[in-house]
Amino acid sequence: MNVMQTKELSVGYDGRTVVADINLEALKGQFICLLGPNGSGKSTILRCLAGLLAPLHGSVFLKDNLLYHMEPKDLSRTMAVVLTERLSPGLITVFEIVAMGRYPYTDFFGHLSREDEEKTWEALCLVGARDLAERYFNELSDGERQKVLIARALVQEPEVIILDEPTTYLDVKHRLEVMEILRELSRRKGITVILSLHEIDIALKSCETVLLVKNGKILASGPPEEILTEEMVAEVYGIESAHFSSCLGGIEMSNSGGAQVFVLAGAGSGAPVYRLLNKYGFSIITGVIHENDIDYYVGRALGGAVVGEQPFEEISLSNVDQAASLGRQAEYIVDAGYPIGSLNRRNVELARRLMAQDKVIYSLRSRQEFEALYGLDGSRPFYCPNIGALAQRLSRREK
Ligand SMILES: Nc1ncnc2c1ncn2[C@@H]1O[C@H](COP(=O)(O)OP(=O)(O)OP(=O)(O)O)[C@@H](O)[C@H]1O
Repeated sequence: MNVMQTKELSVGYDGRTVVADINLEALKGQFICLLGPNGSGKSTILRCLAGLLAPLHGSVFLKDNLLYHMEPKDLSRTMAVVLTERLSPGLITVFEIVAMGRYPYTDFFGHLSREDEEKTWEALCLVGARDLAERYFNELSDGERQKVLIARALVQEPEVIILDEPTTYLDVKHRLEVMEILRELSRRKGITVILSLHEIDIALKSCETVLLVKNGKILASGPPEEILTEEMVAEVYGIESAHFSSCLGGIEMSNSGGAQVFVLAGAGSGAPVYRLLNKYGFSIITGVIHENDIDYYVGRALGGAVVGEQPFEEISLSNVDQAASLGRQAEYIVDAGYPIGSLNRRNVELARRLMAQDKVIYSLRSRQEFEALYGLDGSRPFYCPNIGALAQRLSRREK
C-alpha cells in the first residue's frame, strides 16, 4: 500500500529550487534513505515531506490526502518527524518529553490518560530507554537523546517516520542501535521510515531503497545493492581519492602513489597488509590473486595493480609472467604469509623470481617456514612476526 507519494515535487527556498522533479513512492513498512553530498538538498526534501516547508512545485500525498490540506491532528497521527536540530527544552524529564508526543491524542490541556502513560512507557521500552525516564533530557548524551526522540515520535503511533540524519553525533554502537530500532519498526510494526544518512555502508546494509540526491535532482533510486555501484558513489560524492566497494560495503582510501611494493598474498592475508602499506603512502602491486578472494577486492578498492586469476583455476604461467613483469618496478616485496595450495602454488615460483632481484624483502612467515618454502640463498628478508612488527619496520622506512 502506498503511504506517501510525491508527484513532480520541487523543493527549495524563496523561489530558488534546490531539488526538482522528485517522484517518490513510499510503501507501508518501507525503509527509504536519501543519500547525497553536503548541501545537495536531503534535509530540504525531508522538511517538505514533513510538511514544514511548502513545495515550490508539485504535490506531496500522505495516504492519498494532500499533505498541506490535512488537519494538524490527523497529520501528527499519521506522520512523526525527528530533525537534527538540537533541542534544549529546559528542565524536563525524558518521560515528559516522550509523553509530549501523545499530543494528537490528548485533550486541550494535554492531560495524559492511563493509556497515554502506558504508550509512553511502551515507546521508551521499545528504544531501550526505560531506565532514562526520570533523567533530565538536557543531561543525556547524544546517543541517548536520539533514542528518546525516536520514542517521542513512536508514541504518536505514526504510519510514517521522517528522520534527518538520525546517526549524526553517534558513536558506532549507538549508530547501530538506532538503525536496528528503526529497522525493527519498519519490519515488525509496518512503519514507513524515510531518513537521510551520510554513511553509505549503513545505507547499503539497512535500507530497502535509496535515493541519490545530487545537482538538484534525484540522480538514481532503487535497491542499494543495485544503485550503490563504485562508479555511482564516485560520481555522487565526487570521490577521487577513495573507492567504494559494494562487495565490501565500505570505502577504501586510494593509493597515494609512493614507492612501489609487491605484495605476495591470497586467502585474505593481503587485505591488512595493503591497508597498512596504503596508510604509509606506498603503491601496491599484488598477485596472482584469485578473483573471488577478499584480497582481490580490497587490493582493487585501494587502487592497487592487481593481477587476478579466474576463480577456482590454477594460476596460469602467463599471469605469473605478468605479475613478475609488474613486480620488476617494485622496490620492496612483502610476503604476507599466504597459504599455499594446488591452485596458487605458482605464486611460490613468482616469489622466487621477484626475490632474486635486488629488493628489500619483508616476510610475515617465520625464518624456518620462509627458508623451507623458498629455499633461497642470499636473500635476507626482514622477518616480521605479525602485522604490528611490519608496521613498525615500514614506519621507519622512506615513503
Ligand atoms: N533555510 C534556508 N534558506 C535558504 N537556503 C537554505 C536553507 N536551508 C538550506 N538551504 C540551502 O539549500 C541547499 C540544500 O541544503 P540542505 O540542508 O537541504 O542539504 P543537505 O543535503 O541536507 O546537506 P547536509 O548533508 O550538509 O545536511 C543548500 O545550498 C543550503 O545552503
